[in-house]
Amino acid sequence: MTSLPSSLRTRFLVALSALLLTATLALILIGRLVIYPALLAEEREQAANELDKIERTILHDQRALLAQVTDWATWDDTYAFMQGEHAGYAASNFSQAMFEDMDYQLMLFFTPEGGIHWNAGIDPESGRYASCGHLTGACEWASPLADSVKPLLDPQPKTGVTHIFAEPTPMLAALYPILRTDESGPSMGWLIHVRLLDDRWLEALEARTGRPVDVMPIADGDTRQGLQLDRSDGDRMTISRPLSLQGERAPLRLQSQIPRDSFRTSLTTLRYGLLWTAGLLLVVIALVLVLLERMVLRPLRRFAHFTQQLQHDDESHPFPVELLMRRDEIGTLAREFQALREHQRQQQALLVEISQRDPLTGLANRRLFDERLQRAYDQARIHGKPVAAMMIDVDYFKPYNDHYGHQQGDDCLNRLAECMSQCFSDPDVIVARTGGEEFSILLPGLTAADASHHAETLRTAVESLALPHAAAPVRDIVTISIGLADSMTGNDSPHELMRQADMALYHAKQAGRNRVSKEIMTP
Ligand SMILES: Nc1nc2c(ncn2[C@@H]2O[C@H](COP(=O)(O)OP(=O)(O)OP(=O)(O)O)[C@@H](O)[C@H]2O)c(=O)[nH]1
Repeated sequence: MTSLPSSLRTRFLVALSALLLTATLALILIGRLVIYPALLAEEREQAANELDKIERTILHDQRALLAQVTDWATWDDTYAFMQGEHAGYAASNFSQAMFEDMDYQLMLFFTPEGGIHWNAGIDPESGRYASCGHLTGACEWASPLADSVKPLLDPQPKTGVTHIFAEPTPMLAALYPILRTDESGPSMGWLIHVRLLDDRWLEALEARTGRPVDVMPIADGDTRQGLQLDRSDGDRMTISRPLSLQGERAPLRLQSQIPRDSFRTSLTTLRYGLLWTAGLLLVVIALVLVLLERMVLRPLRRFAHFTQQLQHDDESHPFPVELLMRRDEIGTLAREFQALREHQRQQQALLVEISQRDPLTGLANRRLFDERLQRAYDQARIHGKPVAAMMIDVDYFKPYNDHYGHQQGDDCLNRLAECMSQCFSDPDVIVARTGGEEFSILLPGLTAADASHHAETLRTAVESLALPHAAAPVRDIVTISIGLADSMTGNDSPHELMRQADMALYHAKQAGRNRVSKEIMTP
């Protein structure tokens, strides 16, 4: 019997399990090394796109502010105001409501020399509106803002400028030289609009972009470049990068947050995909094992069991029909095996036949005769029946050989064997060639008295053959001498019976040959 660890079933199980493990590991590695990094990269790209979108909105805001400051700065009334000719300009054009509506924090009118001509705006601290020709008193709050934006003033202004400032507070400024409406000069100075990037502005930006936005000054020690992603919160990702508009880098950091839904969904899909694939592999492998068991292993075990039965049990055990009927390789193997077995059986039968037959005459040989004699004795002992035996010797056979040659001697022996077989056609009677020119006949169930008639018949039958024997001293034909003996109950031995028959034969020879002599055994 095949031991369990080395059985095909175990080996297939181990091999397929190893395959499953390898495939699962490969899937995990593909997920970790290829798909997961790709998802992170996709998320990074999404973050960059979001910040680009916010920057575009700020840029749009910046351009709008520049357009507005351009309108104001190229208005004849403003020009006249800067020339000191429009006394009611400030009172009629500036008001808290106007600043709130336009979302301006401050308007600064600079003279061509860079001095303050007028300023108006809403103090972010107090929320109070002020409009003055100086930066003191009610307008003092605007002084730091004016200092910050002053570097924008160009000695020879031609076009508008926008800029984002971090100090003293994050703000957007747009500047345009003050010209007549037809933009003829000379310039009467500069007009600057300031819009604070405060909470209100951030809220408006959030409403437009759909994302929470923060704009903060870059701290001194903050050297972080490019896009920064903070994934510490599983649900949302904080994204930031230095704010840059039209290639100009502002000292501000733009920060926002985006949900990680897409990433998490992809990750969950990936995990499910891996699980399903591994599960599917498991099912496939289980199915392969089941099919293997049904199609290959079970029939092979049946085959092996059958061959073991042949060895230990029963040679005549029938071959399993279901194996012979199969149309696959196992069926071919079974049929080949069956054919081989049949051939072997025939060879064996032939060997048995050869081992029990006399090659010259085809009669039973001594081995078969002895075997049958012993069996007849056993039966006789059981049933209390007699057994008779004849010993037959060809008379003067040496002279026959010498005269006619060995080959003709063989032919003569064959003719005699044929004659004996014809005389004793009963299947219970065994006619054997037990020596060179010596034959023995076993007659179960007969006494020597009963058998003497058969012996006599045989002797005359041989005589009737009239085989010429020119070298015989008495008759010129081949004759035989027969010694006859019996055992009445089979209580003596087969050897003794044959010894008696041999003695009877001796007597027949002594008495002149061509006769039957009978030796009766004493029970
Ligand atoms: N042709 C042939 N001769 C055989 C065979 N076996 C034995 N013989 C011969 O049979 C002869 C037997 O002779 P013997 O037993 O001496 O006696 P016999 O000449 O038959 O004389 P008696 O038996 O006394 O009548 C021998 O010459 C053997 O060579 C055989 O298979 N073929």
